[in-house]
Amino acid sequence: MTKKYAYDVIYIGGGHASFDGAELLAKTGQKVALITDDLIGGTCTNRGCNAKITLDAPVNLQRAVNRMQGLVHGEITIDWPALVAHKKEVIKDLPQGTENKLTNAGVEIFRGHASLIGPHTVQIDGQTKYSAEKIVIGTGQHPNRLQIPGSELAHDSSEFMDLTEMPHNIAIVGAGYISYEFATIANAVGANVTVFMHGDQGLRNFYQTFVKKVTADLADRGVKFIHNAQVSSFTKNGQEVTVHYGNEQTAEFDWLLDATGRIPNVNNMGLEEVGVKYSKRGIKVNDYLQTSVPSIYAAGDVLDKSQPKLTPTATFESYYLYQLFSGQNTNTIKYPAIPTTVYTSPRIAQVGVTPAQAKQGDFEIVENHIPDDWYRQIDQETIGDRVLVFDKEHHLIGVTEFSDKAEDAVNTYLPAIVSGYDDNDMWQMAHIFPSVGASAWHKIR
Ligand SMILES: Cc1cc2nc3c(=O)[nH]c(=O)nc-3n(C[C@H](O)[C@H](O)[C@H](O)COP(=O)(O)OP(=O)(O)OC[C@H]3O[C@@H](n4cnc5c(N)ncnc54)[C@H](O)[C@@H]3O)c2cc1C
Ligand SMILES: NC(=O)c1ccc[n+]([C@@H]2O[C@H](COP(=O)([O-])OP(=O)(O)OC[C@H]3O[C@@H](n4cnc5c(N)ncnc54)[C@H](O)[C@@H]3O)[C@@H](O)[C@H]2O)c1
Repeated sequence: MTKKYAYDVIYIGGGHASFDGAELLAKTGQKVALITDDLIGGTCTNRGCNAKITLDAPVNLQRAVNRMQGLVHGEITIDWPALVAHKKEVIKDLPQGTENKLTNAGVEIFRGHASLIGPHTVQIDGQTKYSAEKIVIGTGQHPNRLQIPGSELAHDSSEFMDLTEMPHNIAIVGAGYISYEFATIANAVGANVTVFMHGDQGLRNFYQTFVKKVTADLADRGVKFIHNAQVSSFTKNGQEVTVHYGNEQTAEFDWLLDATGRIPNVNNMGLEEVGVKYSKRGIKVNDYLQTSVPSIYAAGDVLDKSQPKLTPTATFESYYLYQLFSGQNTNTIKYPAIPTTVYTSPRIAQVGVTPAQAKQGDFEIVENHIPDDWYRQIDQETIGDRVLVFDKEHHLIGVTEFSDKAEDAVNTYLPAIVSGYDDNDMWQMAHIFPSVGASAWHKIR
């Protein structure tokens, strides 16, 4: 019997929201296509997570060497041009690697800007049309641009990660993930960094007790934080750029980073014409990730949902759609606790019930001071704390930590949180000893 549509599923976008599920679905024998106007891998691979963490590695090393002075001798400096070249080398083959996996699985890849011209039809660059029984929109987000005079003088996170020389004086507007992570990197490389904050809280979705400690640590290392800055314009002053803020105050910089958030990619793709509803936060979906047009689904950063806009969320949603489309799961999506880390040095990582939420309810809260842990004394960690949240039956339901190894510690707790381990289950986890994981688990059994 001939099929009504050329494809079973067409994915729009080549990031985690699309490629993780597209490969698996094609392996089940379904006819799958993926359309992207960018490198395969999207933001995370090419100008997000992978790129950023490569730039962060020597920063973390520098921090460890600084605190171990006396055991080791000599400071280390970071060669920024060499580091940027290294970052390019590390990530350059990733898009082709993912593309090979997709094509080997049978996914057909098309290049260009996709737009919807019907509930089952996609057009590429206003020309070739392809039809599918189902369409998945995984178009992600792009950087916000401040709506103030001179906003064109500011740069975005991608431009930061491609800088061939580190500027002497950098201004960062915003106090979220990108601001804190890139302030950490630029400061370690030797730049003077000033962060212009919208209000008086950084990293609003993280535990403020820990955020204040990380902010104070960055300030000790020379990063300047201007609270309630009310940035009103940027003007060019020879080679420099002037930031106008507050009550007619000004400051001069070599380079400006606009880190004021990201905006869903919903424009110029026929959403209104076809009837896909969206808000300024993104595309609206039901609990099957289905949009207001039943044949069209959406996943990842482009969604208007309360889940954090992160790679683990995009991957989980992509996997859910693979299972839904292949008939392995007919239920609504049930999100696990999504972990997240802000890669400052030390980092802040969290998963599940936060300390602030726990203090509102009837939970057991256990606090660990990281430098008290012999394992963390090995490389002389001097700051860091952890909050563990348990329910009445002593199931671990949340962890927040700031420390040099917070992302690894929080990752090691994930099975307990996601699978609802009881005390016996926890004892079944015989961790490699000594390790970050063993040291973290020792605190909960
Ligand atoms: C600097 C930075 C650092 C980050 N660090 C982390 C981190 O450490 N950990 C973490 O979990 N998350 C991190 N993130 C967030 C993470 O990158 C995103 O959550 C993730 O990439 C979302 O995947 P996605 O597939 O939804 O979107 P994307 O990866 O953005 O992919 C969408 C793709 O669709 C393409 N596209 C858009 N419109 C069209 C169209 N009409 N036709 C064809 N193609 C289209 C886009 O060009 C893009 O390639 C970071 C983000 C940034 C910016
Ligand atoms: N480690 C990670 O997982 C990681 C790292 C980087 C980015 N990301 C993802 O990328 C997204 C974008 O990062 P981001 O840091 O740009 O966004 P963000 O939402 O984390 O922070 C935006 C910041 O800009 C401020 N702001 C907003 N409007 C402003 C204005 N008009 N003037 C001054 N400040 C203003 C906000 O108060 C906030 O501090 C994140 O939300 C996250 O989803 C994740």
